[in-house]
Amino acid sequence: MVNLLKPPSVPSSRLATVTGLWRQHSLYDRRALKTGIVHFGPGRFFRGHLAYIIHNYLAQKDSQEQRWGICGVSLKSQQTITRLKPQRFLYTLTKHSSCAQNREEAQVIGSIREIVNGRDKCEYVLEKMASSSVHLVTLTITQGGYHLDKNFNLDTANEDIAHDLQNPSIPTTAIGFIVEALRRRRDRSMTPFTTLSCDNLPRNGDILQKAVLAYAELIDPQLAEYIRDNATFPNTVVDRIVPQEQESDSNYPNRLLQVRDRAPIVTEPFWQFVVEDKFTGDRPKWEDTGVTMTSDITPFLYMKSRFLNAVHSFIACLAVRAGIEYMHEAITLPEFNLFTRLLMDDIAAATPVPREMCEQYMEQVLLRLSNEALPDTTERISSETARKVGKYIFPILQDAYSRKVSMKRIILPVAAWLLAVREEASESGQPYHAKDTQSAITAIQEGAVISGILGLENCEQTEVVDNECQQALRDIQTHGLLTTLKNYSEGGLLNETVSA
Ligand SMILES: NC(=O)c1ccc[n+]([C@@H]2O[C@H](COP(=O)([O-])OP(=O)(O)OC[C@H]3O[C@@H](n4cnc5c(N)ncnc54)[C@H](O)[C@@H]3O)[C@@H](O)[C@H]2O)c1
Ligand SMILES: O=P(O)(O)OC[C@@H](O)[C@@H](O)[C@H](O)[C@H](O)CO
Repeated sequence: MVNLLKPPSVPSSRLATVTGLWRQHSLYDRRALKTGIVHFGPGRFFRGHLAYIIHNYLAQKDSQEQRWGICGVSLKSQQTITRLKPQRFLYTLTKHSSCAQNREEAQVIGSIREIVNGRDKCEYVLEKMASSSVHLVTLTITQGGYHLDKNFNLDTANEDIAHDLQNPSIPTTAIGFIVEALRRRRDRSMTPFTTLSCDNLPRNGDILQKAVLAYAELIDPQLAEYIRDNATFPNTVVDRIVPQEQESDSNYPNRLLQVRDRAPIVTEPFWQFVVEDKFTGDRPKWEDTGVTMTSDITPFLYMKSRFLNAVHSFIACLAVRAGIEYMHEAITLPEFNLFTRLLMDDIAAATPVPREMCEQYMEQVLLRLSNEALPDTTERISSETARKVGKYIFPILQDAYSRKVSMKRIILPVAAWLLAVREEASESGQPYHAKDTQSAITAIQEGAVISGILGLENCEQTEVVDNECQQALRDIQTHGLLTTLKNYSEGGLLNETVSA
């Protein structure tokens, strides 16, 4: 690892290649690496999280453990392959923090052996997954990649799933690949691999298992039974903020390592990986390198999905209405900061986790979100908000209702987002085009009531949620967003200094 606080600037003609730098400073012998993991969805989060964790693992372990190299599989886009292949799938990762003393630290990540296009190389991928060296199949394919309906069940009407059901031996979806590869392993009397979802879904392993079983059942009920009895899908909690690519990203490897990188990753120093310890076969000794292996992810999931993801969505909803481009800009505004702290208090009161567990976590999240060194766009966080209301916000509303916690502040950001989507603009008229499912956008623009958009029909809470939301909409329209934030913050933390 190279860590240079004030590196000399190097003329661009003298920048080295990432492969050249690796040759000089390699931490392990990549030629000796075996593929132990097949990963679907080699996007930014994967490269900033799992590939980084495995890289550090390989760097720390002896030759025995050099069997956890990764084969990435892309099903949707060729872009990552095009950019990484010329540099042999090596890339730089820069950790950047505005609060730590060592603000910038860059290293070259070597854990990815190859990334292939699963549609072009379907048979190659299936055989890789069925090979004896592979023990793990991991996923970061976004929620869309699971083809779920709003109750998190497999949407068998989805055209990609329908294609795979008709052609199970030449799949196009991750679910189709997993089932076909598990079938091959069963037919060859091999141990099934363990499948780890690393996507932000509530109990991601359970959701994946249910989808896999529903799909397998339609192809071959005996195969479904075999998978149910023999394969495992541990739940995970994953955390590290990896923003969308910024133009300035390549400056970091240029400046810190004097290399030119076509696909750099810039992220925060913090990372968390919590894994339910139920593997069918071999796995890396992850506990040696900071991964939390546990029998129950529940408390970790509560903290992460409520105090980070839901809060992220809440701030983004407010910020897009306020016309704010970056998350740190929003969270450091006094009105946003105070409101967010109070909102976190409400979430803590609604969440069945001891208060003391929440305190430190909440402070840490506020600090992470105010990291101006890591510009994370409100556009990224507010994309697919309709889905996120279902996965992050609705469970909080349900708990708030049953624990008699006021829903007022929890609903306000949703109302702000509805206004931005309905008017396709921020409060001051800047255009805002929601990146969301078209059906949700259409429903909002046609003035559907909030419970309809959130899919809360026939719930006990429907009426309360609708009334609170109507009130919040009126308040924002009458007083403007910032004044409403202040009004909704009255009576709480007023004597405290609001720190950015
Ligand atoms: N970026 C973060 O800060 C972060 C942090 C924690 C978790 N996550 C989770 O990681 C996942 C990926 O996010 P990202 O930031 O890497 O996004 P990304 O857009 O960089 O990567 C997404 C990857 O998924 C693939 N993909 C998209 N739709 C697919 C489909 N229908 N079928 C198969 N593959 C598909 C893309 O080709 C790409 O490889 C998301 O579920 C996200 O919730 C992201
Ligand atoms: O990944 P999503 O789209 O479900 O949620 C957006 C962000 O909250 C999320 O990506 C966080 O940055 C991440 O979960 C931090 O670990």
